[in-house]
Amino acid sequence: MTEPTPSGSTDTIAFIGGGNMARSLIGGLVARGHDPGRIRVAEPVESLRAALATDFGVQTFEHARDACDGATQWLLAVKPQVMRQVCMDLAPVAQAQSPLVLSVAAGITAGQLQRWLGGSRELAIVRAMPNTPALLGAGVTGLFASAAVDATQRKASTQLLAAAGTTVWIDDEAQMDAVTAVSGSGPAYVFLLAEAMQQAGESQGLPPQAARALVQQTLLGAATMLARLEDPAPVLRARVTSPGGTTQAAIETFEAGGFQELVGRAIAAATHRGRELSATND
Ligand SMILES: NC(=O)C1=CN([C@@H]2O[C@H](COP(=O)(O)OP(=O)(O)OC[C@H]3O[C@@H](n4cnc5c(N)ncnc54)[C@H](OP(=O)(O)O)[C@@H]3O)[C@@H](O)[C@H]2O)C=CC1
Ligand SMILES: O=C(O)[C@@H]1CCC=N1
Repeated sequence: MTEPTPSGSTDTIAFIGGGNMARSLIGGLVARGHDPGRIRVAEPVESLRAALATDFGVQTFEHARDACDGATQWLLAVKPQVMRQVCMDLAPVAQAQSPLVLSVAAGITAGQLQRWLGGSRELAIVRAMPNTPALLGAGVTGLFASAAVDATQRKASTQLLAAAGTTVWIDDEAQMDAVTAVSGSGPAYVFLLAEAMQQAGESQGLPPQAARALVQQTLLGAATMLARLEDPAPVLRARVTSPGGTTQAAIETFEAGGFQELVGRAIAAATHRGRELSATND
């Protein structure tokens, strides 16, 4: 009989693609006690395979079929541009094994995955949109289940992604592009803000090390307040903004530059790009 891992799972997971997102998810899983012996990764780049094996003790393979053979859960973590070909190569194995298929690819729909994975058998497909803080267990994942996903598979998907942080189920698949734009890509927006604040601090005369420490802890402190306190963002912001003070001077400058509209346009562009990735890679 198969013994459960400390995280409670007896499933073998095959990651197809061992790049940035897979690495973050694998790091989160292993850190939370998932048996690395039950994690397989298919990745064509030898140096990435070696790093995954060394850092996390997972089994690595050059070819996707070898990783998938016998695995009960597949996590597709290749770029949207190659997903069609990857799935078509795996279709015979998918039809024979009927695994739970999870895809983290931006834009690519459950219907496309079902079509490319071929055959008459309807597969249980879950679209998952995690983000890279998964590496530290501090991520968030939006999840959407196709009609063929049963309650047990839904629970298994939640457990799998819970190793990466919190999970949010979405009922309407069309909203997955907005999830991607807000939280999938979101860490990059925060890093961009960190870069801009660091540069601006240095321009005002701060030593780089001091600017880095100030920016890092400010972002962490503000995010912790958002997460732990009941008060919404506008209330927290008001408490920093003394009338006629320094914060007001900065906020007025942001507003004059169209900050809110700019964020709206950026997230709309990312949402639109998700739809394009689906259409252009069909
Ligand atoms: N990075 C992020 O923050 C997030 C990414 N995603 C999604 O995750 C997916 C992967 O993104 P990311 O990790 O950033 O991309 P990466 O390019 O870092 O990783 C993808 C990896 O898959 C490899 N690959 C290509 N073809 C195959 C194949 N046939 N079998 C196995 N592996 C293959 C690539 O190798 P090679 O380079 O040689 O092609 C590459 O190493 C994308 O679909 C993206 O939309 C979702 C949420 C967040
Ligand atoms: O930039 C991208 O397309 C991927 C999806 C979300 C984060 N990275």
